[in-house]
Amino acid sequence: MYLRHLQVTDFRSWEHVDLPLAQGPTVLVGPNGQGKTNLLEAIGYISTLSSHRVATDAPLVRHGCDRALVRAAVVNEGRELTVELEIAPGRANRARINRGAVGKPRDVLGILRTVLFSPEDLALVRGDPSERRRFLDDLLVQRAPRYAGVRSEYDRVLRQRNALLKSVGRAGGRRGAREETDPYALSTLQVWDNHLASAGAELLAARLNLVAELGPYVASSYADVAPDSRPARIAYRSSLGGALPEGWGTPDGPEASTEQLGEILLRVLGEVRETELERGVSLIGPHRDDLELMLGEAPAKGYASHGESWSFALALRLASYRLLRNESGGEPVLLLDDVFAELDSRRRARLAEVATKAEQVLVTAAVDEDVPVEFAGVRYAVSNGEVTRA
Ligand SMILES: Nc1ncnc2c1ncn2[C@@H]1O[C@H](COP(=O)(O)OP(=O)(O)OP(=O)(O)O)[C@@H](O)[C@H]1O
Repeated sequence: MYLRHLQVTDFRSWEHVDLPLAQGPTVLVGPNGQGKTNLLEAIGYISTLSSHRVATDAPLVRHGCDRALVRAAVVNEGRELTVELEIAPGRANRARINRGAVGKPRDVLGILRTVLFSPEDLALVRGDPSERRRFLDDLLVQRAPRYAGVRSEYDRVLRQRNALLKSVGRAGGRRGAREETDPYALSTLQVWDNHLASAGAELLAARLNLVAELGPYVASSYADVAPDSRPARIAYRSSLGGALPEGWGTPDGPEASTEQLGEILLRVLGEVRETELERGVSLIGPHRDDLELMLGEAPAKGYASHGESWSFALALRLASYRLLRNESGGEPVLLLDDVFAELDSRRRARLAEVATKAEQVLVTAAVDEDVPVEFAGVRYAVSNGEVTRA
């Protein structure tokens, strides 16, 4: 798959850009702060409906404007689709496909697959578990857009259940609350337990099976970018701990079952009920889990050097790219945002080797010298609010 054309209006620093694109490498070069990343962010947004830099939409709209527009023409196996997204904070965002009827943004998920690697990805290794959960969930959505719905349903149920736990805890004076807790509130809590177990099981099964599939790709991608380092491994750390059957989430283990996970979640929710009532918060479920990144026998977080952390972050993105490329749905577009300056010459060469073989790769850099020579392709200069063919 590739992006044949990108148009953005009032997105970040850009008033308007019209950018024809082609298969193979495209390099965007320009001084700091000229809007290169903003263009990759727009592409990432139309692919995932989220930004790799901010959690809300407001910063994406150009100062002084009330909406931004991103339009992309995507070619997949000879068929072209035009995707259009209107980002209007405070109102509902809107989408159109092939200039048809206005629909929901979620309709565009799955049309453009991307894998973006950027300096922010260091947080995948060094940041909070929420960064790694998001990494897994974003990859799930790229593979199967319906997981966007599963994820938001889980978040909705979790919010409602937490609100209930908080109010029930308060009503019972929090500590040792159970006997004094209103039986009606307890039966309502049971209903939310069922919802949490059902949405949670679906998300958890998908994450476990994804980690099982992704693991070998991460190990080989890490070995590719850092051949002299200790081997890298990933493992899913569930808040359900030993309640999970042996081998789930591992490459050679059995596939995780949603049905069985629903039963396990319900059982463990029963076991932690008292503590949850005391603390007023949901203590188990996918929202408390982590993706453990191991280098040799030590966790990468807290132990890996700066270079090793970078290699691990890069390995996670390359692994995602390879996983998506090897299944149906179209090879993803690779977006490399200002990453070569951070890599030593060997890792640059390794990344260049993979990236130049991609169906389409867009690279940004502040200066030409940061871009490996292998990226001989289309070059654009980005400066003073304009993108010009270099
Ligand atoms: N909502 C917005 N409205 C107007 N300008 C914005 C908005 N958001 C960001 N900017 C501007 O965009 C510029 C940053 O653009 P971007 O991050 O794409 O730069 P870059 O070319 O990738 O730079 P670098 O090489 O430093 O990474 C900054 O000048 C910032 O002030």
